[in-house]
Amino acid sequence: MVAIHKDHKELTDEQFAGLKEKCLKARETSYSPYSKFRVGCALITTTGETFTGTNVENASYGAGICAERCAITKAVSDGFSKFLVLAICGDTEDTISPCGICRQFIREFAPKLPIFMFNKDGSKFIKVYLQDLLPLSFGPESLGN
Ligand SMILES: O=c1ccn([C@H]2C[C@H](O)[C@@H](CO)O2)c(=O)[nH]1
Ligand SMILES: [Zn+2]
Repeated sequence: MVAIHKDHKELTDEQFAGLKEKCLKARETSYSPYSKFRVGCALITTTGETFTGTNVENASYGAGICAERCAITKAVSDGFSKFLVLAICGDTEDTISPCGICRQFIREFAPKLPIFMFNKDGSKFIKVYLQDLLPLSFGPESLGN
């Protein structure tokens, strides 16, 4: 079973509250006319910057991008690729977890990242570490060069 945590020891109470607020807010600009499933993401870099993202779908369904990859791509393209924590929220009573592609995408930059998963109004959350979501993962070191 995956280890599920209920603490936010990596963050101060203030940082945690800010992360949650930004994650829920990021969901408001979701472009999801096909699934009608809005997702928000917020991440904090090791230098203290926050980036947000949301899911952006496409009439060619497979071309859509998840909220997590949206946020990470924004951060990396602005020169920030070291992450402290990442948070996601869906539009559901229960928490949601990153899809397989996003797990791999996160792994590239932060193989041990704590991931906070909020429910729709932020009243519930769990924290899971990336290495538990993606054990025996493949990463840059695996290429051996
Ligand atoms: O963790 C997740 C799971 C799903 N989605 C998006 C993809 C698609 O736009 C919609 C339904 O799967 O939600 C995310 O952004 N992140
Ligand atoms: Zn995804």
